[in-house]
Parts: sequence; structure tokens; C-alpha cells
Amino acid sequence: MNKEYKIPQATTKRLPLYYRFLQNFAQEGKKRISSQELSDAMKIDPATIRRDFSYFGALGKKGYGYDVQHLLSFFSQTLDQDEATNVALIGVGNLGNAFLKYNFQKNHNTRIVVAFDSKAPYEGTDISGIPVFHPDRLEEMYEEYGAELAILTVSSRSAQTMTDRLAKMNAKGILNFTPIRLTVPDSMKLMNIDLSVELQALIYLVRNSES
Ligand SMILES: NC(=O)c1ccc[n+]([C@@H]2O[C@H](COP(=O)([O-])OP(=O)(O)OC[C@H]3O[C@@H](n4cnc5c(N)ncnc54)[C@H](O)[C@@H]3O)[C@@H](O)[C@H]2O)c1
Repeated sequence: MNKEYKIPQATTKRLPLYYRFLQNFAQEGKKRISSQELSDAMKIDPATIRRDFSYFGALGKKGYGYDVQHLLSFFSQTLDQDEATNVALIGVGNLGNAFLKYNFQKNHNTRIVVAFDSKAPYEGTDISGIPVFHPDRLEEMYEEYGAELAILTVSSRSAQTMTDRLAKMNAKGILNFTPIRLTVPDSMKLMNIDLSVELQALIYLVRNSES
């Protein structure tokens, strides 16, 4: 990857999607692919795809398109897909339960390995095959299960406290589903996911394409 460029977050978010579609194309036996074909499959305009790919240097050739295997190994390295990522889930309520059930089945290298909920017993319980412990054991079990990242689905009032504890443990990143704007140290990556913001963006797109 060309490290001189800071990759925009919108591009970063599309990388796993590109990877998934490229895997499908490879499974169908496709050797090369144009940005137009990717665009048709992914419903992202070809200019965006070309711009996204340009952040990683010249990956395609004019008139030839992109070499599927080359792109796949490139994305796999970039996304560290060869390395498993263990994730901890904090807060097993409505949202957390759904994540434990889903557990990223489409991405075999990323999985929730341990979860925490204040209603869980100290010695732990099993929900959808994942051990769930009381948050008193966060530091101990996060380490024991080799978690690198945390998904935060706790009630709002606990969000910052749990974030501070994760920061102290040098957790690498948080995927935050709570509505709280969290304060994190520079060393920690934070991504906020808010369905109402996404929905508002969709409403805006729909309204602005009506004429
Ligand atoms: N981002 C989104 O689009 C979106 C959508 C729905 C809900 N949310 C937010 O996600 C969070 C979870 O929503 P929900 O509907 O699952 O709520 P919920 O009340 O069903 O679940 C929250 C869980 O967190 C647990 N909890 C509280 N403090 C804790 C702590 N310190 N450590 C571990 N567990 C703790 C509670 O026991 C509970 O089981 C809320 O903050 C909510 O506002 C976000």
C-alpha cells in the first residue's frame, strides 16, 4: 500500500466489500474484471472504484481491467485477511445478542470470541456458542481470548467507562454502536456506527434523485 496517502474512511469501509465481491468473481472462475463489471455487481459507480483503487497505486491496466487474483491477494494482505482477528463484544442486549448469533459468518477470519454483559454471571455463560462474562472480568478475559478489538453495544451510560478500561488495556480499536461520542487516546482507532445517520443519508439520496 502507498503509505504516503491517507486513505479516506469511506474508501476504507468499501475495502471489505471489494474483497467479498472479488472472492465471488474468483469462485466463478473469472480471471480479470473491469471497473464497470465491479460497478454493476456492487452498485458503486466506476469512477469511485477507480479512485478507491488509485489510493493503492496502479492496480489495473487500461483496456485490460484488473487481474482478479492479483487484486485478491492485494486486498487480502491490506485487510490482513490471512490473519485471524479476535473481537470482544461488550453489552449483550438486543443488539449484542444479534451480533453473537450472526458472528460474521461470511468472514471466517473475523469473529467474536468473547463477550461481556453486566447481567452475566461472574463464572460466565454461553450465548450462541460464545462465552459471556461479567464485565468485572474484562481485563482478564479480553487478554485470555486474545481479543484485539471491541464492539461496544452497552447502554449509553456505561459507554465511556468501558472505553476507558479498553484504552488502559491498549485495545486497538472500538466499533461503537452507542450514541455516545467517545473520547479515546490517539493510539486507539474508533469507528462509530449509527443506523439513524445511515437512514438519514438514504432518505437524502432518495429525495434528491426524485425530480
Ligand atoms: N448504532 C445504532 O444504530 C444503534 C441501534 C440500536 C441501539 N443502539 C445503541 O446500542 C446500545 C445497545 O442497544 P440495545 O438495544 O442492545 O440495548 P440493551 O439495553 O438491550 O442492551 C445493553 C446491554 O448492555 C449491558 N451493559 C450495561 N452496562 C454494561 C457494562 N458496563 N458492561 C457490559 N455490559 C453492560 C446491559 O446489561 C444490557 O444487556 C445502546 O447504547 C443503544 O443506544 C445503537
